Amino acid sequence: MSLVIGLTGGIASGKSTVSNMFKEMNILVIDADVEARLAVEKGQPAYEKILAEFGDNILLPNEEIDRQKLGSIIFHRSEKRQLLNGIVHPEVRKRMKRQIEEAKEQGEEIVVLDIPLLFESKLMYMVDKTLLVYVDNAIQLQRLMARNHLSKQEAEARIQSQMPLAEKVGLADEVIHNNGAITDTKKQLITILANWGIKK
Ligand SMILES: CC(C)(COP(=O)(O)OP(=O)(O)OC[C@H]1O[C@@H](n2cnc3c(N)ncnc32)[C@H](O)[C@@H]1O)[C@@H](O)C(=O)NCCC(=O)NCCS
Ligand SMILES: Nc1ncnc2c1ncn2[C@@H]1O[C@H](COP(=O)(O)OP(=O)(O)OP(=O)(O)O)[C@@H](O)[C@H]1O
Repeated sequence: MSLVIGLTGGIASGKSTVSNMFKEMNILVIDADVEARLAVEKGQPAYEKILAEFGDNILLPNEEIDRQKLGSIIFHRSEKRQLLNGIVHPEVRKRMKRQIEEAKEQGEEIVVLDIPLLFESKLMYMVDKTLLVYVDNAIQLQRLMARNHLSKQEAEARIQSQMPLAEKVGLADEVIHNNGAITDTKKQLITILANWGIKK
């Protein structure tokens, strides 16, 4: 495999929007949020650990984890967040590594890892290049409130649980500014890929 791209950003900054653009170019995307969801399904080792730490009042009637309830705990309390991260993140890393291996075996030339917490979790060693999707804070807040039907307070708690996007700009190899139209975002992506020698 010639290139592993780490796609990152903040909550509701536009990672999925950019990751869909990669998919349209027939580039494989491995999504950490999807892997994190699979890792906590009933029957998985992380599921039992979460129950042991958070109690069974975080379960839905069907015994799956109530994500909204767990979110309302961990986005407001950093010690609880660290506890959950300590359970879920090692499983996510394992799953992503397995998928990268599979992609290599299948001869994929380029793989994108969509990892919201790439910099917070210091996972840069897993990728060759980092690509940040940036938005101004006011737009991020607006889009997050609209998409997840969250109050301003809830949305702000989620944004504040992550490294500020302005700080991530200094860590990324390339930055896409996603304040404007989606067509403009796509143009920036194509330019960056061309700079990396990828023509699609
Ligand atoms: C708290 C949970 C149950 C909330 O689930 P929900 O379905 O509401 O949100 P979802 O999983 O789609 O995440 C949405 C976004 O929230 C942000 N986010 C999620 N977890 C965290 C975290 N621990 N710290 C900071 N931001 C986070 C990310 O930007 C993510 O893209 C869930 O996010 C979770 O299990 N988080 C822990 C695992 C994790 O860190 N996942 C993110 C990357 S691997
Ligand atoms: N350029 C844009 N113009 C208008 N709306 C946008 C733009 N980019 C993204 N959005 C909208 O903003 C919201 C957040 O975008 P998206 O889901 O791509 O973010 P994300 O970074 O993947 O979020 P998360 O990490 O929380 O899953 C979505 O509702 C999306 O439709």
